[in-house]
Amino acid sequence: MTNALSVSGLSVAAGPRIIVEDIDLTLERGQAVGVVGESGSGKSMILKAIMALLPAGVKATAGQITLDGKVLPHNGGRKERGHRLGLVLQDPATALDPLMRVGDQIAEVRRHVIGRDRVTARQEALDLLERVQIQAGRYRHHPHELSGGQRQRVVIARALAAEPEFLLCDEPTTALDVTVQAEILALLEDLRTTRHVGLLFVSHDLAVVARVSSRLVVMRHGRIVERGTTEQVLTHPEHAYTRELLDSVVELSVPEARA
Ligand SMILES: Nc1ncnc2c1ncn2[C@@H]1O[C@H](COP(=O)(O)OP(=O)(O)OP(=O)(O)O)[C@@H](O)[C@H]1O
Repeated sequence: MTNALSVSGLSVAAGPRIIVEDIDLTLERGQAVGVVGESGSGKSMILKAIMALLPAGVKATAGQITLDGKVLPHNGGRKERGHRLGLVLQDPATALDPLMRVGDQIAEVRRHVIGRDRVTARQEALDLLERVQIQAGRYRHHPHELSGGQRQRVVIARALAAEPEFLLCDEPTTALDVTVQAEILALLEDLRTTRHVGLLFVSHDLAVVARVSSRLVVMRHGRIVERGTTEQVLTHPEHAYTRELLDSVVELSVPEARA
């Protein structure tokens, strides 16, 4: 069977209000799928539903989430999700424990999730820091001593410490400046190609999503309005909303082109 994370017919609601409706998505290992759409279109809720991390009062009301064909329960389900799914969020400052050394935050995952002893976990945390291009000397630093880009690298290293097969990224570069953004995208791309990690990449920024994804899903008001290969969607958008998104990217690049 294909190693895949699938969402079918997923709907999410807050009381009577439907937030996300009838979502179908499949992500295979080594593949990157981008989910794009304006703020409030329901992108984050899909990731939260997959991770069983929906906020209080918000529930999955229909549909299934499966991993290699096995249904994951909408609530709880830590065991079934295991450490196969990792999550990287927009703000690395809040994702990390401010009081703990960054290296220890990674080592802790190696110990508790993978079951390594203290010494091995520490060494492997150093290896993971190196993998995301953070110097070993930073192991003992606290999050506030690092730049935003370095913190996001630490967040990614910590997610990788659990050896996930699929990494769900919610606006992972939005809080970063453009150069650092490019570095983080390159790192994610490297994980996909060398480690075969499947990436579900959510952003309101079509240009960013298109850079890392081979397939795109466009969302509006909680529904998927368009999907296809990145090339298809960029060159032959079918939905008026997708064309609007594309126009805004083109408009942004016009001053540069004229300069
Ligand atoms: N805790 C909550 N309770 C009820 N509704 C919520 C809650 N959190 C978010 N929503 C609503 O769910 C909808 C989808 O939000 P979601 O965060 O998934 O959008 P998004 O596309 O990820 O946007 P953004 O890019 O701003 O994060 C929004 O209309 C939002 O108001």
